Amino acid sequence: MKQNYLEELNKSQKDAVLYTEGPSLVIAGAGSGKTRVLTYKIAYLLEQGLAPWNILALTFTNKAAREMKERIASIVGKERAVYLWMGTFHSVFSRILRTESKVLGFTSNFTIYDTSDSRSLIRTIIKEMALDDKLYKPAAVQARISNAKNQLVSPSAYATNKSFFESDSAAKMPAIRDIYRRYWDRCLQAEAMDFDDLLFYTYLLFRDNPDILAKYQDQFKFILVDEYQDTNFAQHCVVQQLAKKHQKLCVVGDDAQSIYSFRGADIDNILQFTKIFEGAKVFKLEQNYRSTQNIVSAANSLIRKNSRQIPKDVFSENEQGNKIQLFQAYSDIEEAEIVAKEIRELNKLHSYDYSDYAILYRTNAQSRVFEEVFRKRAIPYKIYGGLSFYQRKEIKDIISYFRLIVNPSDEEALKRIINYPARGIGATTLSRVAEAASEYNTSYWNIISEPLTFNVDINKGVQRKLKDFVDMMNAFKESLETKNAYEIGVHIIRESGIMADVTQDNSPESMSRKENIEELANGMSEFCNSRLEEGNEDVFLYNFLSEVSLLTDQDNDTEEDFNKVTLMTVHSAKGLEFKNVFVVGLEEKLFPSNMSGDSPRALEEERRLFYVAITRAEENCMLSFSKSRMRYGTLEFGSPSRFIAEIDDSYVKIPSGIALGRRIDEAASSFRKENRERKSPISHPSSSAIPQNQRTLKRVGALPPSRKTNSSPSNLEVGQKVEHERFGVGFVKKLEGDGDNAKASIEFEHAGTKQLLLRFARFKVIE
Ligand SMILES: Nc1ncnc2c1ncn2[C@@H]1O[C@H](COP(=O)(O)OP(=O)(O)OP(=O)(O)O)[C@@H](O)[C@H]1O
Ligand SMILES: [Mg+2]
Repeated sequence: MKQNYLEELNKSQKDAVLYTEGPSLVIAGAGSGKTRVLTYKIAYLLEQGLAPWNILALTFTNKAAREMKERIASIVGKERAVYLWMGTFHSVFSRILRTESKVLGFTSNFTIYDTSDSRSLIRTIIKEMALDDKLYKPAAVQARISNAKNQLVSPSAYATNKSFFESDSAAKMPAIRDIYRRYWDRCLQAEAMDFDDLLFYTYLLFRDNPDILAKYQDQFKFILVDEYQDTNFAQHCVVQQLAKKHQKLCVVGDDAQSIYSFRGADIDNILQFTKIFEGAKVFKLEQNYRSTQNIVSAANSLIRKNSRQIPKDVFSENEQGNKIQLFQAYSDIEEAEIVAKEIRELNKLHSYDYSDYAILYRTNAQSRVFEEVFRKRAIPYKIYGGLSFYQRKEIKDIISYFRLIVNPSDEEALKRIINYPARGIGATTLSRVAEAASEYNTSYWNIISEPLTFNVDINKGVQRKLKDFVDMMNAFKESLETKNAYEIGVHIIRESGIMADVTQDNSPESMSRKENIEELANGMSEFCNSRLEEGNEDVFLYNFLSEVSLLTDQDNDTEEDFNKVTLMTVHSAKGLEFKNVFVVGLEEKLFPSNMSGDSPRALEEERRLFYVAITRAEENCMLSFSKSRMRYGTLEFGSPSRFIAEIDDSYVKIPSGIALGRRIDEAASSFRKENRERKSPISHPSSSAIPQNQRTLKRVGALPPSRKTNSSPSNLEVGQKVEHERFGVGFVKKLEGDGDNAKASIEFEHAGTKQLLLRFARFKVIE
């Protein structure tokens, strides 16, 4: 046990740590040490003699749990930290559910359906019910079902719940009620739970089984929850069930950082905490240790614009620090170039590592341009929230073999691999299997194991193919209990024919698939070894599966990701910190998102999201926006986000020439005016040669007419300065060809040298 660790806390943090008599709420701004309080409190509880398995700590990501565990291990020693019950709601609840599954009618090997599995099932059901999938969009239906589950509304409650039902009817989707029912039953039949089920079934488990609830209430002598502002109703209810008896509960959060309402997070959970847990003690932390004074003041000045919030005074005693910098770009590419250049420059002046930088954006799609530019500029980066490793096709295929072996009822896994690699079991056969499964109310697996018993109309050839498949799976199944995950994994990869399938040719795609598969095998070997090292003998395939099915985007980190710039959405940056943070794409309709529309509530959430973004920065915070960007395949023009102007002027360095601080309506009208002016085509050497449809398609327009435009590309000369819509400012280096083939080599300040066909080029001469 490390001595004096409590001295690493300030007075209010220490008070919060030492209070263990009853429920408590730590409510405080970003960077004030909430997570640190939880971490030290756990160490303190252990020091007081509580056993690690008596402590339940719930975090927002697996990564956060891992980091917290490491920190605790450094204080109390590794052996004690290992046995803490610590993880995300989903991972802890799935562990409980696997132990108690019998009373819920599931086996302990139930599958966890990820978002794409459940969407695929919903799509199948919509088809089976012969509903119009243009009206019943699977993603929208999925969101509604998820919403119901997070509100603990079961299919039967849904059927009688007026508000759900009315809103479905209003959205012209009255059949969601029936889809939900079928979806629920099909998951049950497939022995599968989706992510929301993990919460819902845990709630039901405790509600309907007082003895089981009592067992866990007694086990968890202390419960701690991080990021409480983003818990949804279901999570809140389970926490309440567990804490009810002993009332030993400590939750920490910041109402100003509630950013997941679209997933059902309810800020009221934190606002109502002291009402639900009467006598709960409230601790406020006011000193921010993360960021410079300038960043803290800037963030405070922004969040003050929200009306719904608990007032907080956050201050920093760190250095005053640099002002927030603002960059304007002409295009998304130029924006990325500016960021790349800025990283290089900061690196020249300071001894930063690449891992000291984060680029935060509003939507995942924005990462692509940064990836391209960083690759070109040799800036190492890692990206969160792209297609995670386990979502890649070849990996999902193999995992589906694993899933089907562990749980033969898993319908989505079966559908995925029954004919992969191709073995002549076609769509017709599968639809006959589906019909029989529905008629006899049994799983696909049962049907294909005995097609004749269920009167499936298939010929001898297909019967034999089905039998071969079933035999192969059964053979794999035999080693489930004797081989560890790695051994059986490698065996399946070879014997299923997948490896042969991906190594058929030497194309780069095949090579990369092969590497991914090898990486999966490495991962499985690591999984077994690290468990064995900890003295944990649960190294079987089902142990591996239950772990990987809960991995989130934030868990993609590998050793190789060391010292790289982080690219991520603001949502996934919650709780993290970086020396230098770029918040990019600060344009109206992007951030704040156009989905927030005019709703003040949604706008406040976007503002909180911006607050989360700024408060990730320790030393430097940079903001940028672009006047144009490619979105959904078309070029769009934007104006600076209103949020930029909402930060008090004294904390931001605004370059001359950028007009912020205008009232929104004023900005909007000037935006409209600019847009009108942009529509006037620039004169062109051979514009008449361009077919009409191409002209409107390619030449969207020129830049805002703020600069001198006394010459046009038709009399372009070497050495002239031009401004391009996407690449920004550059110099003409060379001119070649004529007519339709006229080309210019232009060296752009930020985008490098480009060869542009003048016929299509979107620039104008400025000097
Ligand atoms: N008393 C302290 N002395 C020194 N450093 C501290 C102290 N308290 C917190 N810190 C440091 O300040 C940073 C922010 O702390 P922490 O992440 O716990 O804040 P938080 O309130 O959880 O932030 P967020 O709201 O972003 O989740 C961390 O690097 C932490 O180690
Ligand atoms: Mg935190």
